[in-house]
Formats: sequence, structure tokens, C-alpha cells
Amino acid sequence: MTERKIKELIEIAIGQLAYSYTPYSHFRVGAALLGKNGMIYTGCNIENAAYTPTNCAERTALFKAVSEGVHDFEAICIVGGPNGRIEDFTPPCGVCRQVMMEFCLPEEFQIILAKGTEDYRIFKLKDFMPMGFGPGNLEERQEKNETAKTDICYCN
Ligand SMILES: O=c1ccn([C@H]2C[C@H](O)[C@@H](CO)O2)c(=O)[nH]1
Ligand SMILES: [Zn+2]
Repeated sequence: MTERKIKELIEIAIGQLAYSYTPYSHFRVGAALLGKNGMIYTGCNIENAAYTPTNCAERTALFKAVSEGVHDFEAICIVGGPNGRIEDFTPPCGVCRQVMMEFCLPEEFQIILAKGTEDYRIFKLKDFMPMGFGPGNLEERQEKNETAKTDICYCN
């Protein structure tokens, strides 16, 4: 990805902080998800008085895209901080990592954590989900191709 595209994603994710609905935690998060189709899907976190229905910024963006028929993604940029002041990197929570596993290739999908357009780190989904469980784990193994689906097997 070009540096220009990375900076664009960061700016769009920062723009989402204004829409973040966080009357309970006051921790605002914004996301910008880049589809392989070139489209950018935005997301913010949306909290709820019952707490558990809260949706993270990352899943908001992913679900918006999937609801439009888009299943192939290149990267996501995430920014966040208390009252929208970005003081640190905001890594995706475990639930969002698992949702990413459903649609994104762990070795390819890029997760950009940013504090600003000049301060960011790029990871792969694999970095956040070693030994992750995904759709491939549900596939029956081919009779002639009994390849392990995981890198390391601790079971024997
Ligand atoms: O990566 C993250 C981490 C947290 N949150 C939200 C959930 C909740 O609204 C608030 C505090 O956890 O931040 C996200 O949206 N994304
Ligand atoms: Zn999350």
C-alpha cells in the first residue's frame, strides 16, 4: 500500500471519532476499512445503556461492508482514545480479531494502528491471531491431502 493511501485511511479513521457514540466509556474509536475493490468503509464504536450490545468501530466498518456484499479486504486503520484524544495505539479487541478472521487473510490483511498521520505501525492479522480459528478450520480434510490447517500442532 502506498504511504498516501495509509495517510488517507488514518485521516478517515480520525474523522470517525466525531461520530463515535460513547456516553459510558467516553473512549472514542474510529476505523477505516479498505476493500480490495478500492472502497473505504468507515466505522465508529456505538455503545449501549445495556453495555453488552456495544459494537466496536472495527466491526461497524466490517459489517457495513459485508451488508453491501463486500467480503474481500486489504487493510483496516484504527484510532482511538479517551474523549477522542489519541494518546496511544488502539489495538482491536478479541471479538473484532475473530470477526476479521472470518473475512480477511491472516498473512495478508494489514492492521494499521495510528496516533496520527505521521505516527503509525502496520501489523498483519496473523500477528494478532497466532493459532487463530477461521473458516478453514471447519473444512473437511481432503482424503489425499491431509495437510494440517495450523502451523504448529501441540496434540501429538
Ligand atoms: O479496538 C477497539 C477497542 C475498544 N473499542 C470500543 C468499545 C467500547 O465502546 C470502548 C471501550 O472499550 O471502545 C473499539 O471500538 N475498538
Ligand atoms: Zn472490538
